[in-house]
Amino acid sequence: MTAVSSTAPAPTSPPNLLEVDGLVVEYAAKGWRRPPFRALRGVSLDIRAGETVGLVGESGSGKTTLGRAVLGLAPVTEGEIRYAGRVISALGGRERRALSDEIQVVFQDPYTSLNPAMTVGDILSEPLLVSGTSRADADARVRSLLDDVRLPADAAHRLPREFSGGQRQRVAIARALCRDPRLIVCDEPVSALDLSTQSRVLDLFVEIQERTGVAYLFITHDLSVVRCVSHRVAVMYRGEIVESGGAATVTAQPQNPYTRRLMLAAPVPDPDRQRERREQRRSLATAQGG
Ligand SMILES: Nc1ncnc2c1ncn2[C@@H]1O[C@H](COP(=O)(O)OP(=O)(O)OP(=O)(O)O)[C@@H](O)[C@H]1O
Repeated sequence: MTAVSSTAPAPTSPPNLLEVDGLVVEYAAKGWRRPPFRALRGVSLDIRAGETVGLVGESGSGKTTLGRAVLGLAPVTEGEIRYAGRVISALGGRERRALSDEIQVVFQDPYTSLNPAMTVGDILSEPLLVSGTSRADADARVRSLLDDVRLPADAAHRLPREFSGGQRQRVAIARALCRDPRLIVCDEPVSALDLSTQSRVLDLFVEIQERTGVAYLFITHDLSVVRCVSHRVAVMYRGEIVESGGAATVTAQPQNPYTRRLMLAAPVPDPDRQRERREQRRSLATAQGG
């Protein structure tokens, strides 16, 4: 197992915002006397303030489970999660909810993550009003959030179903930004979008980070996406991080055989190169006996 951390951070490196240390998550198995299923097997990872760590791996490798554990939504069996130096993996309901200002989430599916019965203005102002912001200040904040995600001011009066998928994801991002979080868990946030919309939404994530200094745990199965947004990348395989490092290094010179297979599995537009990669994939699988 490899921890996603540099052994000797440069003196100018910002401090770690999130530290995941030896995390084990087990899910209860269905069926009498069956042992629990271990979805995470001692995962360690850190994210600095303002940084994007991309989490890649095939379906079922444990990416979402790790994101859910950071959000306090998955059962932590062993290990620890620290946020800004404070252990958060053992926090109870109210204390944990108080952290939702600081740690937010953007899910894959903008169609189901927004309340279909509420206008975009209400979706964005609700968390502000709940925390005591005045109506006038909340309305001003909604206008500024819509501007931040490049949506027109009149979007506030419309329902989510009146928007395209990309626009809805912009609303979901604005919702996540409402209370100025320092960390956003992005779980496959562009997978449901077509390619050109994907790249515009990815640009928006980067632009927001440059402006606000928010950090992202960016979960995706798509290597081109992870390359495009991440500073560092961690590769998950069967509940463990098998490789990690700078995004350019891990994606260009993967060291772990599983990472190499994952890279070769990504389609490329050139048919000759695609054929070549298919051959490389086959010989790697034969060499690994699978
Ligand atoms: N609530 C649950 N109860 C039992 N098992 C679960 C639960 N959630 C996830 N798992 C199992 O844990 C493993 C990891 O799932 P997880 O969703 O974290 O993987 P993933 O890498 O995010 O996959 P995908 O890319 O398909 O979303 C899988 O084998 C999954 O079946």
